[in-house]
Amino acid sequence: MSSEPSALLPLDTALERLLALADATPIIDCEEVTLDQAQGRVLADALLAGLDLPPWDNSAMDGYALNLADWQGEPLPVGQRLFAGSAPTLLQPGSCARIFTGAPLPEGADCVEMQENVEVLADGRVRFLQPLRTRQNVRPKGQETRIGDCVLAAGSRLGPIELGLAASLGQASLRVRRRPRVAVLSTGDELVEPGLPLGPGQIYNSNRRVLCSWLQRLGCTVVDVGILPDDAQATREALARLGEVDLILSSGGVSVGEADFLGQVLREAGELAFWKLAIKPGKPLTCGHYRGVPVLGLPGNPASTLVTFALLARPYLLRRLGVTSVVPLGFDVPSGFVWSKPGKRREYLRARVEQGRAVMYANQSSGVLLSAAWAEGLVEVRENTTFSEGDPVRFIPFSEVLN
Ligand SMILES: Nc1nc2c(c(=O)[nH]1)N[C@H]1C(S)=C(S)[C@@H](COP(=O)(O)OP(=O)(O)OC[C@H]3O[C@@H](n4cnc5c(N)ncnc54)[C@H](O)[C@@H]3O)O[C@H]1N2
Ligand code: MOO
Repeated sequence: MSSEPSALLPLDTALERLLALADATPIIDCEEVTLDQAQGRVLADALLAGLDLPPWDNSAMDGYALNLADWQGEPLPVGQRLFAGSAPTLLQPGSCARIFTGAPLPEGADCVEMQENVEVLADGRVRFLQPLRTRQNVRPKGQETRIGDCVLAAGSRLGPIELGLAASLGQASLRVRRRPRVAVLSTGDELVEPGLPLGPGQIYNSNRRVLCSWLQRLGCTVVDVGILPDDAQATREALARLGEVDLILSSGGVSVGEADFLGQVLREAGELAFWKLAIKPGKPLTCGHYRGVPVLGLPGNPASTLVTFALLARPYLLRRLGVTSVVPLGFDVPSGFVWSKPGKRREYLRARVEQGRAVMYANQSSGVLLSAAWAEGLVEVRENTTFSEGDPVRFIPFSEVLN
């Protein structure tokens, strides 16, 4: 496979291909879960409002409800007191109702005045001090939803807001896509798990932690395979033990190294394509299947693992669950640095925003995970571009992808 710059695959093309693969292998099984179990899950069917919200006209203020149409400007006696949760009775002609925020408007009332704008006379009658408008301070029935409205599309990711909305409609449980089962493999004989002593030439396995934690946040069930030894037979056996998984996600061993036992074993029982992406970090990526199970192989450098997971593996997984909008949002901020050397690969700099300007971590080596811990997101530097300080650059906050 050529590694000529012209052969580099643009990120957008790689993403399109991955999303097409995801669309072809959706995870469609569903389960019903209570709202407290639904955090981070993907809604299986559109949620239709079973209620008008609010179910009745109600007051937006603590104050007094009256019938403006019949009122001549005179002080009004208070006929009833209505709290949120009260059941109102008909507003008697020539009276007003004491009403509190959220209480249903009594039939016959068409206006609420806030208590700050009235004077309560010694005999208990209420004098209205300001001009009034029909329907002022009234929250109309159905202003938020009408019965049958689609409030959440199928494929919505369920976060606090979506779950709150479902609760406001009286929904105790929701049908969601089942959790994807993702096998996480780390490759490389140099890797050691934290807690164990390091031998010569060894480093601690950080990608496993990054990927397992991230996948859990994404609502996946992680099948943590740990470190695969650099040995074909042991790798074969580890893969054969996997059981039912929806994705095999590995890190490391995807470049041109010679110790690519995982690749060898995957190829024996499947297919594997090597992609060279026009992004930095994260150039090498493998994509294929093992006995029909999709495989994504991320590059092993920690910042490369992070960037390829954020921009490719995460959208791919979400799309398999039916999420339509999978590309992280970014926004433009003035750059706090100069970019004078146009690159052939789109760069994702670990950066943060300080005093309204994007600043990057000084060491952008793909081996430095600390760059990402220091950063609050990624500055996207497009291919073949340069910019000066103050020019707008695209900033993708980590909060957009770390969920
Ligand atoms: N001759 C070439 N060499 C390399 C190329 C190339 O095009 N030609 N590409 C470079 C780029 S870019 C990247 S990215 C890496 C990708 O390498 P691999 O995915 O094969 O990863 P490894 O060689 O296994 O590891 C790279 C680096 O990352 C460390 N690593 C791996 N796994 C972990 C882990 N789980 N936790 C922490 N650190 C890990 C590993 O020790 C290496 O330092 O290849 C370049 N080389
Ligand atoms: O893609 Mo590599 O990730 O540039 O180090």
